[in-house]
Amino acid sequence: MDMGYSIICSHYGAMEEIREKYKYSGTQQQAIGSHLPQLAAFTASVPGKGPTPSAVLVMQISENQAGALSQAPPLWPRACALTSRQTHPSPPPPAWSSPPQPPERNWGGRWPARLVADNAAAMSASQASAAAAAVGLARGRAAWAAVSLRFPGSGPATSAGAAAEAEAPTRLSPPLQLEPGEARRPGCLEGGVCCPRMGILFTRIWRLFNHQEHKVIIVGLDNAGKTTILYQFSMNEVVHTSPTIGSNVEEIVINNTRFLMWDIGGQESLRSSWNTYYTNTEFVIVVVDSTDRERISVTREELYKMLAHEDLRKAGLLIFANKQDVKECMTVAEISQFLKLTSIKDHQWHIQACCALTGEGLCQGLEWMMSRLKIR
Ligand SMILES: Nc1nc2c(ncn2[C@@H]2O[C@H](COP(=O)(O)OP(=O)(O)OP(=O)(O)O)[C@@H](O)[C@H]2O)c(=O)[nH]1
Ligand SMILES: [Mg+2]
Repeated sequence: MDMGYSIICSHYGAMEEIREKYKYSGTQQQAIGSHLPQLAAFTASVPGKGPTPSAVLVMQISENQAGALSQAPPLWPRACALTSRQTHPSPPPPAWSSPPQPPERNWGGRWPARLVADNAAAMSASQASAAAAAVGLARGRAAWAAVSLRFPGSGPATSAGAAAEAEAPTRLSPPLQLEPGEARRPGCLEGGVCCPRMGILFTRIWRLFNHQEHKVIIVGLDNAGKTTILYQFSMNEVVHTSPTIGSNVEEIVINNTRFLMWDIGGQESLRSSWNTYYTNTEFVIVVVDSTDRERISVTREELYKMLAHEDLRKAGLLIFANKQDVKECMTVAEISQFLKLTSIKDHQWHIQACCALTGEGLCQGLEWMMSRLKIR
């Protein structure tokens, strides 16, 4: 059984905070999203896509976001949500209209453990310690690495987790209160309204009326600029990045067209798991570091391996020749030649010069994707 775990946060900064403050260095999937739909989409996409986490710690999310995640706990039997009573401060994207929010109590019972802070600031200050304490985790790298979420009646999730707990010198005292009756197994019904199946059905019907979402994966070697591009798309900002372990996901809405973009870590050890993201992908964005002449052949190898994959048979291919701001970088023509793009006959493709730091060229790439959707 896979003993992986995930940490899900409301936004990119939160994940960074967790990494830095708590030395979280999980090797398992991570998902980050700022808006309800992508969190919901993430939960829907997890089963059968890559390693299914056995433990999930959901942190720094608002009550609304937790509501959107309400179908997750039945899929993730070991989960703790840490939420605040305030809604998430960042505004939803313009074309996004919120689905009706379920009343708070309807979903609360689904979380095996849940903490509620009075406001986002309180949640932020004490988030990790509170959530960790609620599920019996200890502070420190070892404990994070061997994360073990405990519930009444269940032992530690892993033997490694048990060892970490036994050794743990400090158990964190929860500064937030666990809501009465929160430590429950998932799937319990409250007032007959929160049947997990109903939640899933609702989500499916809601999606049906809410336009299709196009799945995009962003791949490329490490340091190519994938995460920088993702957050230029979603926040119009340059974020401070660290190498991606696992993936980041954001929803981008352009003229009512919704793209769910998965930015996947490009380090060598992670490339073999790229294929776990391929199902239902409509566009592959390959980001090339135009300054990295030495590894363009590695990119070519990875590119052709991907294109040969059955799940990407119909996917369009957008290549970003990134870092065009750097002097003496490879030109689009050079990259095109190195990658032998003209030999690709079975996929629609487009190469676009760009600079993720300024955002130049990114819109043109998106326009190409939009144009492909129109002619389908
Ligand atoms: N000069 C320049 N630097 C860039 C550009 N885009 C990204 N970078 C820098 O390149 C470095 C790597 O960027 P990331 O976005 O983290 O790279 P990544 O592809 O996500 O890397 P992995 O997560 O390891 O796969 C960062 O220091 C970025 O600031 C660009 O257009 N020009
Ligand atoms: Mg990255």
